[in-house]
Amino acid sequence: MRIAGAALNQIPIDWEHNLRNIRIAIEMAKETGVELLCLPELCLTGYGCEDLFLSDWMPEAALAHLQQVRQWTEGICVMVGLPVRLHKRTYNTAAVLRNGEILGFAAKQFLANDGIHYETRFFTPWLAGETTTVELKGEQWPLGDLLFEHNGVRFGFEICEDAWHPDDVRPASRLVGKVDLIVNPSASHFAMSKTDVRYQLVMKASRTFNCTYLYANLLGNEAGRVIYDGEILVARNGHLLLRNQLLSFKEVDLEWIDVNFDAELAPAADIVPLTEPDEYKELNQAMSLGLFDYMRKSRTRGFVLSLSGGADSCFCAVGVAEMVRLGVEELGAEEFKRRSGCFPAAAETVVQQEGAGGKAAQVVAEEDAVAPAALSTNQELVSHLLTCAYQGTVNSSDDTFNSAKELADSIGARFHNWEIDEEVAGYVGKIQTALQRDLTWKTDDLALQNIQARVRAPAIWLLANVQNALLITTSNRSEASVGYCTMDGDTAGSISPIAGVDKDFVKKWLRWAETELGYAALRHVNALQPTAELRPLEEKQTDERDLMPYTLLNRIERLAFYDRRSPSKVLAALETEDTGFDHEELKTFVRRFYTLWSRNQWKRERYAPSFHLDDYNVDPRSWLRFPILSGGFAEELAAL
Ligand SMILES: Nc1ncnc2c1ncn2[C@@H]1O[C@H](COP(=O)(O)OP(=O)(O)OC[C@H]2O[C@@H]([n+]3cccc(C(=O)O)c3)[C@H](O)[C@@H]2O)[C@@H](O)[C@H]1O
Ligand SMILES: Nc1ncnc2c1ncn2[C@@H]1O[C@H](COP(=O)(O)OP(=O)(O)OP(=O)(O)O)[C@@H](O)[C@H]1O
Ligand SMILES: NC(=O)CC[C@H](N)C(=O)O
Repeated sequence: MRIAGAALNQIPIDWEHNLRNIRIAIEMAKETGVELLCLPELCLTGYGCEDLFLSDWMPEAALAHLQQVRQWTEGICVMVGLPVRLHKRTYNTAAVLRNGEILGFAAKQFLANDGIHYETRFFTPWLAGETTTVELKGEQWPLGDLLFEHNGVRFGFEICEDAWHPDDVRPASRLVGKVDLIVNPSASHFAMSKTDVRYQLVMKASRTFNCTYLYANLLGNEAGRVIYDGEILVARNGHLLLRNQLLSFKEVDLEWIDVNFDAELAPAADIVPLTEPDEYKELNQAMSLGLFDYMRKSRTRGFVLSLSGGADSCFCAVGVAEMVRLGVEELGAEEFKRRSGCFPAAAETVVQQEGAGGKAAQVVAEEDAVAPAALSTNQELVSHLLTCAYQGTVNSSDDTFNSAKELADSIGARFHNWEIDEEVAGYVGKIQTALQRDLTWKTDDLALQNIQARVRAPAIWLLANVQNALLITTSNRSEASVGYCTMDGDTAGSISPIAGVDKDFVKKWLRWAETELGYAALRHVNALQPTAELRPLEEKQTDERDLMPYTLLNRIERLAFYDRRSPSKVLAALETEDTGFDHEELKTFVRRFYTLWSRNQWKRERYAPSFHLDDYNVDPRSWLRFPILSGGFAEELAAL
């Protein structure tokens, strides 16, 4: 039997878009002779519909829209994920459709409730062995723990998290011997190195439960923060039959394989491991797709970035350039432009060719329209999609200016340079007059730093507004942990692409991007020490002098909030490690970390939406919740 999985790039409650992708996948499958097709978890509504799952109307609308899918299923068996609401409870289900009929709804038994997942808020888990009935307009269908059969192949379900539970309790343990095939529609978020975990799950399940295992994940940045890699896996008795290219820019990625269910296949003695994932490359692909989807789904026209020439903003600039490079590489320039929605129709633009001795004249109907024909290279596309500005002060150095300018030029970004000292002096002067005293570095250090960061915000926002672009804010996870940023200053922005990764990783990634991706202009930033450049230059401010070494900060953060240890346990763990610091120094750093962490929860609550990229993040809207007001670990830190 030819079986297939299709990864779909969906949008919450965008019925037209989601149904179009579902239809395309089914038509592609039919054209290819596929008999059974698995689509991802909740692909009809989108996985990230949040509290809409708790309404009556949304699941009802999903069931109504499912009726449209029926007509496309002549001659094929298709699984479509959707919520079903019964007696004020919502179930996460996969409908099985064939020849215009709905055969039933398999319901998820184990809900994902860790890390970024909060499914128990929205859904009720289904009980093993139970079934009920769904009704609509006089028709009835079974829902629950169901078995199906198609052309002689018996199959059952695990829906995403169902597969992440121990072998003796997961649904597969009850399907073994009763089915030939287990189908797993998933919405499994991207995190660096996670693909190996998923691969092992699927391979081992197919061997342990003596079956063929078909797995299909969602694709792309569906709803803003979470990115799906569109993984499709088929394994049989521990042998890999199919694994696709991850993080595609396509809307629909259909992958199929022929399985001879009649032939015996001896279980694999060993599960062949995947080659170790390259996290720098993985992050690059995930961020590129994340940015592309965010841009087009928010219907904005590119990005604006305050480019300091430092590590964080350079990372973001390269991120946009890589979005273009990878997108064009996969889709081609024309399709990339069309899908981005950022390139006005050619008809709007009139380009007059250079006359004899005259200058080229451009008559452009829309202010930022660029003749599509001229935009053939990646640099030209970047020039359309990314505008950068260096906003210097007396505390800025030539090093950072050169770094910013050279990088922007090399990737083709539009680059502006202006100074903000006048505005800073204006605000400082007003407050000095109001208070009738001078503000000095001795008495008002933080305030004088923050006003510079804040004064950069209005102009760069104005530029973003004028261009209907997303303003990128550049915070990383390490800064977010300790609030090393000025609220409404350098945190101002609409999207925060790297807030999920730590500063040490940012620095290493930039060195990789210089050598492996060939961004030679990064040699400047790769030679610089991270600095806010907010104090007078002679003070030689660096982040690590203000805070602590980033590697240590990251380690404390991980021990405290990934491993969830107490301050004393964090300190004890550090003392067993080769940190290069003695007991008293470590105590100072641990105290500083927890104090800054607690004081700055309100900042983390106010960050622009950020992507989940690492195995954890500190965003209260996704991975890590913490009170805004708290005792700040006072007793625990005093006891150290
Ligand atoms: N619980 C709470 N809920 C709500 N608001 C709270 C609050 N606690 C304090 N606040 C408010 O927080 C304000 C202070 O916060 P904020 O104004 O952001 O500033 P603040 O956190 O005091 O200082 C910013 C820090 O970030 C560093 N920085 C800034 C900019 C860029 C960079 C860089 O690396 O490039 C580094 C800078 O060196 C400094 O150490 C207070 O005036 C108060 O209004
Ligand atoms: N001179 C500047 N021109 C434009 N933007 C700036 C300037 N200085 C700071 N910014 C903005 O403030 C952000 C925060 O500064 P921060 O120092 O944390 O990051 P960075 O300069 O990119 O990296 P690093 O910390 O490694 O120097 C910058 O990423 C940038 O967006
Ligand atoms: N949608 C889900 O059930 C996802 C949960 C699963 N543990 C994962 O991370 O892939």
